[in-house]
Amino acid sequence: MPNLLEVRDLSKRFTSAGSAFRKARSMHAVNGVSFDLAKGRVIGVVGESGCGKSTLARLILRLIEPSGGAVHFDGDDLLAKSPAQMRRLRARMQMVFQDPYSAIDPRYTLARAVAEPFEVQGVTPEKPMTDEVAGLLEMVGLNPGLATSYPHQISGGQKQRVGIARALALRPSLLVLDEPTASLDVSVQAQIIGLLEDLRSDLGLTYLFISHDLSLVKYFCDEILVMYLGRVVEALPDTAAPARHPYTRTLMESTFEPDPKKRRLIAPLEGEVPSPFDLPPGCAFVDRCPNASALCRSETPALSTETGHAVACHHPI
Ligand SMILES: Nc1ncnc2c1ncn2[C@@H]1O[C@H](COP(=O)(O)OP(=O)(O)OP(=O)(O)O)[C@@H](O)[C@H]1O
Repeated sequence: MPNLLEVRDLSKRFTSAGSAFRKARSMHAVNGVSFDLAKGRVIGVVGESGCGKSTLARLILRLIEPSGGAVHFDGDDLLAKSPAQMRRLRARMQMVFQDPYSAIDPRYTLARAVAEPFEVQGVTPEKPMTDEVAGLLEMVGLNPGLATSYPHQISGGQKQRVGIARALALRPSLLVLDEPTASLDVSVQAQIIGLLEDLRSDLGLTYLFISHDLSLVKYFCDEILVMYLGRVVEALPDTAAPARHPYTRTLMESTFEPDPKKRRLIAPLEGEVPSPFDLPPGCAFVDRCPNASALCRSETPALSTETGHAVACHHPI
């Protein structure tokens, strides 16, 4: 399959304002990230809180401007597009957020919430709007009779279904799913994951799936990118591939507990995560790594891609 998305050396630097007592500081939230996503595939991005997953998602949709790098979507160089061209392209690349409460205006009926993308983009749907809305609600497993309800009248899981219906309204080919089930109860999570699986096969969608839950990513995705402090430290070409980076291995070992309520989400790792404003030279994982050597403290390991299974480690497993 051809690539729908090609991301090259994508970076984002944030600078905190200085004060009389502290100098301005800057950090790389995303640092030199590259990957391809083929049409119809699902790539998972996993890592601890603050590793740059959401920033990566926002950069890809150009909701924020990168400090460097390139993003090609279906052959289009996104960074060369004007704001108007970008707005039109965004109809084909939509995002589903973790918090369905903030994604829907509480004053809107569900019909209006689902119809809003057509208004924003100035697109006239093929069918009359009420039929279009009913079709979208049905597509996400909701009774079209709910169209006149308000968000406070439905459950969290139903709200996330509405969020997905909105994202699908303009028939996108790429969905960026940013922790779409993290705020839901476990049983509802499973239903939403099932819905996303059905939609993927029915509509031929391509997903970028962001999560801190490696066992969920292993279940749902075809390939996995593991991020640590802004960088991809391992790119697993399939979910059965054994971890080669010590960080990925620890994540895998820490998520074997089948009951997600008992599962510690990520990593009983020893050692401190270094401040992203003050990264040590060499590998950022060095102080938490059982395999660290002097080389790891002096040279940042590059992401080697010799085998198609890329790992950024001087001493991979
Ligand atoms: N607008 C911003 N200004 C300054 N720093 C930011 C901004 N957005 C994110 N950051 C910083 O960038 C880093 C990466 O944040 P990001 O939200 O992308 O991580 P994440 O992996 O998605 O975390 P989480 O799972 O908690 O959402 C963090 O250190 C965060 O504090």
